Formats: sequence, structure tokens, C-alpha cells
Amino acid sequence: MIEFIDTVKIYDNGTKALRGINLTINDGEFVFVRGASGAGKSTLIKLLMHEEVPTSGDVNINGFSVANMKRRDVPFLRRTMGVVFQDFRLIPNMCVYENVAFAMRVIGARPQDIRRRVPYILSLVGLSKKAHSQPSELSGGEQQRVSLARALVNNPSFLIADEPTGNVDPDMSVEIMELFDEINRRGTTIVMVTHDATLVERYGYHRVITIEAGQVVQDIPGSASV
Ligand SMILES: Nc1ncnc2c1ncn2[C@@H]1O[C@H](COP(=O)(O)OP(=O)(O)OP(=O)(O)O)[C@@H](O)[C@H]1O
Repeated sequence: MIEFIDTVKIYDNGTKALRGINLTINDGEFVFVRGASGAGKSTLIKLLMHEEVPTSGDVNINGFSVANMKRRDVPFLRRTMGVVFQDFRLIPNMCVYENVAFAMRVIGARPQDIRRRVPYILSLVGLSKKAHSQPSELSGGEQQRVSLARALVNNPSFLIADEPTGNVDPDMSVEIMELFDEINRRGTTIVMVTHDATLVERYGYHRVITIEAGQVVQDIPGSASV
């Protein structure tokens, strides 16, 4: 479960990015977070990842308190989440397989687990045939699927996606969204930031939270008919 409790974030230059956010995201939910540029969406994500800490209030993530967390616990928090960015952030000189395997190596996974898990995850995102391609040889949609595979490989309890369809064409966006939906059906909680109103409308059966000037101004619950 993710809980924002009176969460305020004021940056050092005095910008009030979040002005008291109260939100609960339950396990298994799929939540869109939308809002205009500068509304505070990235700040919300940075708090989830402990890249920033709240100025006051707290964020509780699966029992971790972001405000009171010790530095040595941050890697454990990050292992509970997978993150997908708009710009993919793949390692350019590694093939698809290696990009995904690397995410397991850095947390000390055993080689035999890596050999078993990576092909499974690549098949889940439909990229088995591209395992030995370099990122530069892939389309935007394929690169985003690698980034999704990498985010999923350590079996996170939730996925954060920051404009995951921002750099792919509309057909690919639908493909990527179908994958996120499938992953959510398998039980992973998803928090997806997007500007894309068409996408939100199309997948309107998910919860939609709107942020404006650092506050939640609308919270439309999802329907259970997924
Ligand atoms: N490191 C920082 N230092 C100072 N101000 C910041 C910093 N990061 C963000 N801000 C400010 O905080 C506010 C919220 O920014 P944030 O990046 O969270 O918005 P956003 O909704 O993600 O916008 P976008 O859709 O453009 O990415 C903005 O006014 C922004 O200028």
C-alpha cells in the first residue's frame, strides 16, 4: 500500500511543488496521475523513489516511511518498485538480454536465477526474438518494452511509469498500455503519470487522479470491470 499523508514538498528555492497530498493507493490498483506541466507529478514520483524527501508529512510505502528512512534502507525500498521512464534509459552498449539481466545482477541475483528469469520476462513483453539486439536497433515501442522488462524482472510489488508512452507512436502506445494492463491483472500495482488524455479516456476504467498546483483536485475511482 502507498499512502501520502499531508505530504508537502517545498524545494530549496521556495517552490511549493506539493501542498498537502493525502492519497491511499491500495495493492493491485492501476492509477493514472495526470496534471498540467509543473503540477507536481514528477515530484510525487521522486518522493516514491526517495530521490526527494517530503518537507513535511510523509509517504508510507509497504511499511517504509520515506520521511524517516535511513539511507541504508533506501536500496530495500527501491527493490520493491520498478520504474519505467519516458526516455527508456537503457544501457546503449548492452543487448536487450544484458539490459534486463543487469537489473538482476546489481541486486546480487544468482546466475542460474538470471538465466531462468530473463527469458521468461522477455517473452512476457514479446521480445524473445530481440534478446541479442542492441537498443539502437529497436523501435521506440520495443525499447520501452525492454525498459518495462527491466522494471519487472525483480518482481516488484508496484510499478511507477512516468509518461511511458510519451516517446512512442499511437499504435505502440496501445501495445504498451495493453502490457501494463496485463501486468496489473497479474497483481502488480501501477502508478502511471501521463499527459495523454486520449489514453486516460480509453483506459477510463482505471482510477484517475488529477493534480493541480501541488494538490489533488479530482480522484475518480476505477471501475472493477477490468
Ligand atoms: N529540483 C527542483 N528545484 C526547484 N523547483 C523544482 C525542482 N523540481 C521541480 N520544481 C518545481 O516544482 C513544481 C512541480 O514540478 P514537477 O516536476 O513535479 O511537475 P510535473 O507535473 O512533473 O511537470 P511536467 O509535466 O512538466 O514534468 C514546478 O513548479 C517545478 O518548476
